[in-house]
Amino acid sequence: MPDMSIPPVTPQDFGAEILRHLKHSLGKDESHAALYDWRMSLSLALRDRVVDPWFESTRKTYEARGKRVYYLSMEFLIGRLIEDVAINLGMEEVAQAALAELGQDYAKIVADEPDAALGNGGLGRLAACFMDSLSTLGIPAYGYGIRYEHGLFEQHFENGAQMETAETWLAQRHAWEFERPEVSYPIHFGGHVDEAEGSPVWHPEETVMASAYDTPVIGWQGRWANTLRLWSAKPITAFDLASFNRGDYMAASAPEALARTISRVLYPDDTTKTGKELRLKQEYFFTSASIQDLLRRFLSEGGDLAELADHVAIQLNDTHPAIAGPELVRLLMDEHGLDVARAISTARRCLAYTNHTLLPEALERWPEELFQSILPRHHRIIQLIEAAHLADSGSAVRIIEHGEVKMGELAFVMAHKVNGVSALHSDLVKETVFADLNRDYPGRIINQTNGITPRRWLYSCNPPLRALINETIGTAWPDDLQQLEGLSAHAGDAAFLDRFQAAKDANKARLADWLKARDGVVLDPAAMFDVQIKRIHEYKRQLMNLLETIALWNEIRENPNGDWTPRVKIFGGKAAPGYVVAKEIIHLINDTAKLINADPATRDLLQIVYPENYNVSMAEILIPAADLSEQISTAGKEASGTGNMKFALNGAPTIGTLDGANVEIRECVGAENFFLFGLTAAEVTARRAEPNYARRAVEASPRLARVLKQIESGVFSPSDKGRYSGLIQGLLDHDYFLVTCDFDSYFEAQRRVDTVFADQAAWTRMAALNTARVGWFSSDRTITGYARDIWTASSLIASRSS
Ligand SMILES: CCc1ccc([C@H](C)CC(=O)N[C@@H]2O[C@H](CO)[C@@H](O)[C@H](O)[C@H]2O)cc1
Repeated sequence: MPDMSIPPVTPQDFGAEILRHLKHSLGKDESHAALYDWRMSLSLALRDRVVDPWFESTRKTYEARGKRVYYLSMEFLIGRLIEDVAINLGMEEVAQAALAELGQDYAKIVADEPDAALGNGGLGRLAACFMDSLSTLGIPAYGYGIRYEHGLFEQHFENGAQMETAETWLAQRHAWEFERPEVSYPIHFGGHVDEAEGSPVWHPEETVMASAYDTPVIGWQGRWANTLRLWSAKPITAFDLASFNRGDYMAASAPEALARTISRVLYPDDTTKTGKELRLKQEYFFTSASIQDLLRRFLSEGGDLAELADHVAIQLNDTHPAIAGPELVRLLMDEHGLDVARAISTARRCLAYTNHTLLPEALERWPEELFQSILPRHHRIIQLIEAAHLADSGSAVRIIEHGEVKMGELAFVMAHKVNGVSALHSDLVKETVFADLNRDYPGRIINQTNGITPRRWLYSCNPPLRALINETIGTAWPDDLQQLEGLSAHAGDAAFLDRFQAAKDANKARLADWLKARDGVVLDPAAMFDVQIKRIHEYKRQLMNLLETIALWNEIRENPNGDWTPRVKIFGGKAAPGYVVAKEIIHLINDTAKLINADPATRDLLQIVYPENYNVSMAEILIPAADLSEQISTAGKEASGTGNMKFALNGAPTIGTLDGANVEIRECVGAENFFLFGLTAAEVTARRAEPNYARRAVEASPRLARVLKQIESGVFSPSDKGRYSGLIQGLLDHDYFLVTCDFDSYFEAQRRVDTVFADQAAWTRMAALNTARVGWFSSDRTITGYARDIWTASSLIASRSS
């Protein structure tokens, strides 16, 4: 085991610490303790062991007077924390043993923790993985975000249709945070700007307080801990006593209710800008609090604003915090007296922006009127920024245009570096959304291919594979993931492959038990677990996966004695509540599952499973159990993907297109260990230009035509025959994501999968080579890239030669 800066503790001693919290923090004795009490006591006992390295890291950072990284994100999709903290402290076994001695089941307690679901999908989870890597690498950093009272909605199905209910992670105490009432800042909205006396004065109409809650983020081996600071909205005046005394109770609590609205709930859209005023207020709320906080810290350490960029690196996680540019310029000008040019250049040297999507509907553009009414001073400052940009660069690209404030252009102009999240995506960013700005600011756009933390996404979620890897190549791989390459040498060794397959089978059995217990669903662990888990979106093409499934069903029924590979199609994912087509796709998957799973002729060969409420914790059970990873987006649409990395790391080969990071995964694992299909991004553009490409594709594929007919005619919705006619017509009229054009290629690729899967040794070898060759996709490598190419920040963990 690695050398721990954390003093080792015996299970007995740690058990005593848990009991101390049960008694003194929960006020319970063992005989009356509920699962919640044990979970709280365990969490607090683990948290106690994070505080010293946390203080130590803060002290070292202060003394080093070096650079801090500030990661601004509207989303942090954290999931559960007990396992994560126990593993990073090297205390998983100790905790398990301590609880066992107290007659408690560690796994049961871990499963009782609600997910911190403060994010929608890829962008939010990436932020959480990055926080783990920043701490593991010992890079001084703060994550800044919003402490939503309600995270991403709970999904449940009623007759196969998605229903949403409010998520309630804070219904119980959140053990990992420290409230910081003393750290709070006024956040202003609306009103007007008085330009009379030379320097403009903003007279806001509304003000709320942003109050901090800190969660320590401990890294691998407990060597370093950074802070995740989440802001909660509080009223200036909590309670309007006068209204209360007048008996107007609503008015009395209005200030509280109004203020809290700002941090009340996460917007559940992950690709479509809402344009809602509250969303803009949320974005400004947390960004302003964060900028005020980092400036106060810098100045309190005696910093000179001229050197701000030598001590502060601010990373914008997409355009959601893009107001950070104008806000920093506002404070540097209006509160610290810098002239506009120096304020802009100082700010730009601090700021960098990551783009996570090319989808036009996801690029934030605020109606200028709305923007000006909420942020009148910032509107003025953006005009100044635009003027300087046009003058200095000779560019013709406007930030404010056609009555809209374009947040992508604003973030680009105010950043010294802009990056995409995979090699293909970064090229497409240069060639499409920012082609003009790329010409005007050559070299500003770079690539930083995404990554995932191997602590959560292998070490923690896959104990059987972890054990095999430890025995095969030693235990240093969790923070040096490219050591996994050492496994390749064993990929021809039958004994190793048997153990590798045994690990996979153990995870498949665990999933089968979990699904049986939770949903009463019985899985055949010998079947291929074919998994597509991600947000529901047309570009991710869950529909194409389902069409292939129905085509397979048809083929099996026509040839029941064929040597079919038994398959379980597992879907997981939420649709944004307002995304009608995505919700129709969910309904169709569930309707199809109902019919096919009940078909006596095929049910031993084909099953469709769609567990409700996919989230981070469910991914940690599904991914280790997967045989096949579905990464089938229309080429050019998935900026990177990160699920693709998690599956490959856990020994699940990919069936996929040349899209996002699939391209780099295929390069790493070898084309022979990847099931490629479909049009390339360039071919997609070309095909889209052809007339009736969808109808012609269907005419050319009787297999597809039949499936579409079945759906359209109500085979899967006998009680509502026309339920999907609109969906199918839409596909024939404007199949924007080329489901029809890639269908045959996808179907053939799936048959290639069948063939290889039937040869167990060949399949397991392919699976093992995937695990061995994706070490590069560690978020430690990604963060090292950001630190080298964007932040020029360095680790403060002396021993590490990062
Ligand atoms: C304004 C509404 C909104 C909210 C979130 C977003 C995100 C950018 C969507 C997102 O999560 N993008 C995903 O980011 C991942 C991390 O980089 C990538 O791996 C995924 O490919 C990308 O879809 C766009 C628009």
